[in-house]
Amino acid sequence: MPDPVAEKTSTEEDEAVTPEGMLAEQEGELALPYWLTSTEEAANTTFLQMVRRLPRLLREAWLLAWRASPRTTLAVLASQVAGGVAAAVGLISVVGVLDGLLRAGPTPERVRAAVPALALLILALAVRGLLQSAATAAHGRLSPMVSEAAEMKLMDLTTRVDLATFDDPGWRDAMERARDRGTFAAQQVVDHSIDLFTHLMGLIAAAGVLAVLHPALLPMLVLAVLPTGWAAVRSARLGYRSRLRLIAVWRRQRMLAYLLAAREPAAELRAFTVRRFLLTEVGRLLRISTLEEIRVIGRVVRTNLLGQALSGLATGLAYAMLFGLLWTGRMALATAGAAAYAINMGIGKLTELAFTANRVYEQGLYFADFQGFCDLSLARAEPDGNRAPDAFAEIRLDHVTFSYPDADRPAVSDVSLTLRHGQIIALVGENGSGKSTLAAVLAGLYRPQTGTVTWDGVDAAGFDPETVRERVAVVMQEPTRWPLSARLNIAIGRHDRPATLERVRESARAGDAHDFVMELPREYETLLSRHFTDGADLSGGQWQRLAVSRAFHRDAPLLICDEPTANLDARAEHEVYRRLRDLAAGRTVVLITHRMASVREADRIYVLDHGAVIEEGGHEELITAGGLYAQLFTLQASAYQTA
Ligand SMILES: Nc1ncnc2c1ncn2[C@@H]1O[C@H](COP(=O)(O)OP(=O)(O)OP(=O)(O)O)[C@@H](O)[C@H]1O
Repeated sequence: MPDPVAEKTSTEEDEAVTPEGMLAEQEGELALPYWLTSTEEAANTTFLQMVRRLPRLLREAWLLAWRASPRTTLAVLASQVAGGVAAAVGLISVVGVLDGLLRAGPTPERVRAAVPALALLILALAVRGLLQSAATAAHGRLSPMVSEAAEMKLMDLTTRVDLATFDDPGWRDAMERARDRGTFAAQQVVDHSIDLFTHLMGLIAAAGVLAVLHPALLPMLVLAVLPTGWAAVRSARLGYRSRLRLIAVWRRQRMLAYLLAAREPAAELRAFTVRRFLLTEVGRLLRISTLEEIRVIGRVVRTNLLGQALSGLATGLAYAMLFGLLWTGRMALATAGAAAYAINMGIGKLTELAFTANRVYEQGLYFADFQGFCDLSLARAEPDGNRAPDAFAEIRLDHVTFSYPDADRPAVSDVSLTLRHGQIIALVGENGSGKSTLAAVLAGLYRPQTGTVTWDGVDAAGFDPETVRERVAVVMQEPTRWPLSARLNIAIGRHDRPATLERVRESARAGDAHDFVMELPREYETLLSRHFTDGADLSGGQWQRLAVSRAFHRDAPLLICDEPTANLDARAEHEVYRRLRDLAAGRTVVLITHRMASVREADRIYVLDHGAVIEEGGHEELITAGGLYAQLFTLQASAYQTA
């Protein structure tokens, strides 16, 4: 049977007369989507704007290097500066050698006149060679350190922002760009700015020599390099803009490629026979990015060709001027020889300088993404505050409203409720009614936009959010399957305190996980990830029991269970609820579940609808009221009766 992916590709190739033609076809995909508009601003950054921003970017990059290792940074700087000086001395001594050799007089005398400059040249070259080796060694140490510092800074800031920021597509996009090239760019900006400095020193030497020999030659030198510099800057911007255009396409392609390769969706991928469908989509996205890259390369080559042609013309003019000066007798042959050498050196240095400046500029564009993300994340970092108290008698929510970023309506709307020590509170409602969001507000994961959360009368907004969460244990709706041993999967609930195996076993028993863990090949030490040799995987219900054990192990005064028994069999569910009731005696439990039978014994039940509490009270009270709770309860009860 022919492969539809292969078929589609060949059909597309038949139609694709030129890459440009294909691109026009894909214009919808390649046009900046509305959710990438923030990057348009970056793409339109002009060269001058970038030059103005460059000093700050350079400072930030060097600060990063300094923090990574002050000693190595100093070593790099010192060896580069000294190397630059040695190169300049070398250049000046070359002029001295030429001057000696080309002056009038008998040859032995001319050679003798050139010897001191020659000795200086040899010395300068030797010193420069040594310094270059020292600089390379220091540079080689500094580069990975800067990269490591940038990576750590990125991770630190990514995890310091509040949870709501993770739901902000603008921030996620900024993160993607910072991660994509930003950390690498930090290292590159440092690397290239060192080179920039070295070339600048060489250029100053060449220009100084030329200015002394004949001032008119200096502007010619600049003219010769300007077009190359222009072409390099334009090429950098073309590349950067293209990356911006493609970032959304890449994100989608990477997401799909991950789904194709990951273990978790592997079963569903095959069961629904979606392999070809997804492959076609990935192929389409890859093609878009390939064609865009080909298009940009074409433009870059054309730009560079034009730049080089103009530079060649200007170099020719500089030499023509030199010959003119010689012809008209306004310059001696020895001076003209030295000037030709200095022009050659100068053009070399200026070209290198233009290319290095361009690399700093190009990497600066990406480093600006990194800096932009750092600034954005710092602005969103969770505030510090006082320590939350170790325990509480009462937590109150007063008219609390919370909306997700960009949401049309609040997920939790004007909710007031009270949790008392030792109580079991149940949150009930249909899908999307706001139960999980409310639980996240209680857990200190989201800060309400209006209303207050108070702990024994003290506003929790003033507490350090990290210390609030220290007092809370959560069984998430979809608990994370940590690729760690079974023991660590439980102990991670209180990773800050050393846990004996006995203590972990106790928590596992409380979460009804002990028995199946003991059946694993290496019991508590079994690695729970099929991605590694001898790793084991668990069933959905077993993972959930492990998550419940983890929450018990956390031993916090507030326990929030968001659908803790969704995947559990009837016996395990019964066990977990029995233990939850025992546990509630010493703490407060918030229970979210669609199993109405489990809710009956809660001390207080809150019924949510579209984010608002529409009913509250005990089970009997709510049944008598005959509202939504009564409807949901009777519906489930009758389903069991007829079954
Ligand atoms: N991360 C998010 N970003 C934006 N909107 C969200 C996010 N999470 C939930 N929502 C929206 O907030 C509303 C409440 O969702 P929530 O998950 O709190 O409901 P729930 O009652 O727990 O639902 P379920 O019973 O299905 O678990 C829904 O309309 C949902 O679409």
